[in-house]
Amino acid sequence: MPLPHVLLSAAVSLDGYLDDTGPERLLLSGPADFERVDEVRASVDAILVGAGTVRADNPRLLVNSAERRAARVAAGQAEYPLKVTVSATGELDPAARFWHTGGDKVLVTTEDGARRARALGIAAGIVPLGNVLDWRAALEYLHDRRGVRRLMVEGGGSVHTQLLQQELADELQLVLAPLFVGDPAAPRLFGPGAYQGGRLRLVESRRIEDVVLMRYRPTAPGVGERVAAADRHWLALACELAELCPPSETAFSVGAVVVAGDGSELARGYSREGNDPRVHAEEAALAKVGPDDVRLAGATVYSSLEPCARRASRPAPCARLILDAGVRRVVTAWREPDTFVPGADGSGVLAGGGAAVVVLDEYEDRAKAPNRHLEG
Ligand SMILES: NC(=O)C1=CN([C@@H]2O[C@H](COP(=O)(O)OP(=O)(O)OC[C@H]3O[C@@H](n4cnc5c(N)ncnc54)[C@H](OP(=O)(O)O)[C@@H]3O)[C@@H](O)[C@H]2O)C=CC1
Ligand SMILES: Nc1c(N[C@@H]2O[C@H](COP(=O)(O)O)[C@@H](O)[C@H]2O)[nH]c(=O)[nH]c1=O
Repeated sequence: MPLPHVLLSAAVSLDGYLDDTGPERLLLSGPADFERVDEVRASVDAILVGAGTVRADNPRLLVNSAERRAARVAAGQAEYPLKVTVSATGELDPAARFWHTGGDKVLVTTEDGARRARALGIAAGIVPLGNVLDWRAALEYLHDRRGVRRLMVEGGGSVHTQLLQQELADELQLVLAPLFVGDPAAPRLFGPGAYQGGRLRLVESRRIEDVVLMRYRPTAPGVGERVAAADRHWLALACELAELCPPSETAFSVGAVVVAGDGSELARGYSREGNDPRVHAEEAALAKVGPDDVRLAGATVYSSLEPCARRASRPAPCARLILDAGVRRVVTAWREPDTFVPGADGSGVLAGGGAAVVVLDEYEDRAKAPNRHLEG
């Protein structure tokens, strides 16, 4: 199921705190960084915070710049992004500024929470999603029912921790402020628990007055059938690689990436790479990894098109090459049509060899784009 692009945004002290325990919100960002935050807010469809942040900060979560709001309206968007909060208890102050400023608001909650929020007279769309709140279901609701494609999450720590640990965060925008809090009772940015293995990918670092913005992307693939946000990132890259293929009237243009379990890229390839008119994307990528590389056992192959099950041009089809390399997880965007090989079932071959196959068909159009001339 497609989910919104989830961008976690936070400012943190040098000792890892989001706030102190005083009654006022601790300003970790400086003026220029708050301006940057405003720009990010203006670029998203919705802003989400946990109920703890609504209670602690009484935030408005607006786009403050009139120019940015006007640009949103000119682009056909709502003046303000949708505001979303999550609560299990529904125990929220109906007079909080969150409900009475900006545009549409929604409270995503449990059945009990919805009863409580209604009794309190919370002025928002109240959406119960069962007896316990499942984050994936909440994100699906926002995507499917509220049209949210980009979601900015502005804390607090409990929400950031869960979204990262459940591998639902596509991006982390972290501002490091040059001060210490030093109070163990203050809220921390990330709590304990099981995070993805390996290192996140640093995509940008920028000085903004006396703070530093760091933008990270989680890169570790999901496990088995479970889809992680990073799976979408790598599959999108495979689709981009497909665009590099020399054109052909008799073969698909496909891109592939091999990624280790800790999120490091092992190799990439595309069809007909290196002037080899027959080479397939997965084959080209796997050829760049040493056959004894122990990371292959925990790796995922991302391929814009389902790996082939049969081929005339080489003895082994890509599904077999993948299994023989020891890889046991494949993520693809597009099941192979009957264009060249009727009834090809690379997924069946892979599953028969014990590999998990995940099809993210929301990327199908991107995978098909360099192959349009073959349709019909
Ligand atoms: N420096 C910064 O950038 C930021 C700082 N902050 C600070 O963070 C602090 C708040 O963080 P924190 O205390 O972690 O609170 P959160 O904002 O993360 O909210 C936690 C609350 O959200 C609800 N919630 C979270 N997960 C779920 C779930 N899975 N199901 C149902 N409800 C859920 C619960 O509400 P309920 O209890 O109602 O059931 C929970 O108590 C504040 O001090 C604030 O100032 C916040 C944002 C940014
Ligand atoms: N303190 C802090 C942040 N706090 C975030 O900003 C929210 C307040 O928004 P508003 O009421 O619209 O001004 C607050 O609830 C929390 O989500 N953000 C940052 O980028 N840097 C900071 O230092």
